[in-house]
Amino acid sequence: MTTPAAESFGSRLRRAMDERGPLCVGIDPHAALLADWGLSDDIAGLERFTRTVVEALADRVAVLKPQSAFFERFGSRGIAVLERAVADSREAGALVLMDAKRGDIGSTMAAYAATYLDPASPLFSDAVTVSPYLGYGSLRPALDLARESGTGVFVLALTSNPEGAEVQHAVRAGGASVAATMLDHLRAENAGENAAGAMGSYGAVVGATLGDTLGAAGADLSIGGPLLAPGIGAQGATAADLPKVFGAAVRDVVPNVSRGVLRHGPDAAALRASAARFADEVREAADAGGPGAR
Ligand SMILES: O=C(O)c1cc(=O)[nH]c(=O)n1[C@@H]1O[C@H](COP(=O)(O)O)[C@@H](O)[C@H]1O
Repeated sequence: MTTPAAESFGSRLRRAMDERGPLCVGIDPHAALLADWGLSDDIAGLERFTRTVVEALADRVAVLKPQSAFFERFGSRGIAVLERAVADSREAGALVLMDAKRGDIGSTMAAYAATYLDPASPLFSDAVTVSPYLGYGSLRPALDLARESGTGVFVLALTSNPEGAEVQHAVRAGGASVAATMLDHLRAENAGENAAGAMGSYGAVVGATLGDTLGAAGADLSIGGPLLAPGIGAQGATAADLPKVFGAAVRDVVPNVSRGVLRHGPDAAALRASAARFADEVREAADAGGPGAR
């Protein structure tokens, strides 16, 4: 990849949030959902489920987040369905955040980065989720390729599951928690784009389920980039929790709902109505966060 992108992911995301409402809907074809939709747990069921979600939502939600594992479990034919979903969603105007949660030593990370963030790849997406367990610096190839290709990277910081605290709240020599350290790295990464007046392209994943436990991690959420907030719906959080969890950063939050929307399928109108309800609730919650929060 040699041609620099015309526009950064952060500014494309901000526009999509403003125009379509700040909602990310997950494409998570759980076996149980396929069954609920009357579909078989095979490649035909996967394809029908995925096509239904993309056709119902890609022309209206800001972000679609396919969860790669649900496609990988069907092997190469599952990946082919994923490729098609990415291309069709982008074509219809949704930004695609590939939920792959990759993380490896830098030289291997470069291959993961090429898979999702190089425009020449069949899985080219607008952004990807990554895990910093091998150290933030190991993510450098993805961070650099994102800058070059106008894509984004979301780093797991404070995940929505209760087990995450064992690692993420751990305190480093010097006193900062691991999560706070990741947020500090992201703030530095976004500084250039922020100085140019744009939201940064480097996001953090911070669960909407965390209630007031964020204080325990000493987390400063003002990273100048987006905050992906999974946990609304099936994991028990609601849009009304967002101002409490995120404070002034609520305007940079992109809440994710997967099963909470998907359970309304396969009827396309019901999927759309559910996504619209969540988008309204989230917008109201963000507005309640007060002005100047950006
Ligand atoms: O990175 C993620 O998307 C993610 C991070 C996290 O901390 N918690 C979390 O639930 N997720 C993903 O967000 C989605 C949540 O799905 P629902 O619980 O069905 O809304 C799943 O695809 C998870 O893999």
